[in-house]
Amino acid sequence: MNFTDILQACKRDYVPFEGDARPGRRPLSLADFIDRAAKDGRWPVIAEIKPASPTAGRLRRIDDIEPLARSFKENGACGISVLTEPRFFGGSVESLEKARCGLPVLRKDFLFHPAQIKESYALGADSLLLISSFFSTDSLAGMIAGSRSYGMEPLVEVHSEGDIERAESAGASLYAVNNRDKDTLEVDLGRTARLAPLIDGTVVSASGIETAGQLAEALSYCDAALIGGALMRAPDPGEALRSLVYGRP
Ligand SMILES: O=P(O)(O)OC[C@@H](O)[C@@H](O)c1c[nH]c2ccccc12
Repeated sequence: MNFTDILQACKRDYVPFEGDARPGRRPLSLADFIDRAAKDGRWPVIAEIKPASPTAGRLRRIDDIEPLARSFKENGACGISVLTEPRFFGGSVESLEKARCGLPVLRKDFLFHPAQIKESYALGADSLLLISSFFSTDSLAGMIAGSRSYGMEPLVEVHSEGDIERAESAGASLYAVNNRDKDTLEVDLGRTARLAPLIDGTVVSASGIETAGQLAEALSYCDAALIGGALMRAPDPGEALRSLVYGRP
């Protein structure tokens, strides 16, 4: 099981969205909330709601998204990432709306189709993940422009120097360096140290960050960190977030 397998499964299961985009909502800017956190002395952390993952299996039984999102807000998160992929991550698209609590909500999924941009907006997302290696430069540029036409700045995920080049040519401005290898699913936090300095834009380090020390290390190269598993496994996710956001190792 790797990113290619998951993408294939998502393509197989894809059902075109037929709902209404309900224009009028102005998405919140993740980059602005990252800046704001840094300015008032919080470590900028995007807290992720992820019931399961292919590597960990079931992480947490989440009966109610709303109080979890609220506790992430109260405990200093600068954004909420919500897994919407159902089969491998136990997510649901309905979770996006439930996670809205005044922080930008990022749709985390294996998106590939231009129609999924309007769908993400309609479902309440403020931003959406685009995995650079899934696209050609032209199709990525189209996905980025499409997202911006709804006021959403996409988070473009990179795993390699080639991904960075493609993302830059496509006009990305908000990046995630994923520390998890998309073929082996193994985590290497050294990837952030290698790739983040090559990127011109706002950079988020994603995956495998568990401790205050690892967070501080990631933030010495990046503007923000995205943390899922460590929060989902904690007895009290809000408390675990708080000690990362306000703790200084
Ligand atoms: O749970 P972790 O190791 O803190 O990782 C969070 C996040 O980086 C991870 O969920 C993720 C990063 N990129 C993705 C793409 C699709 C699904 C999930 C992801």
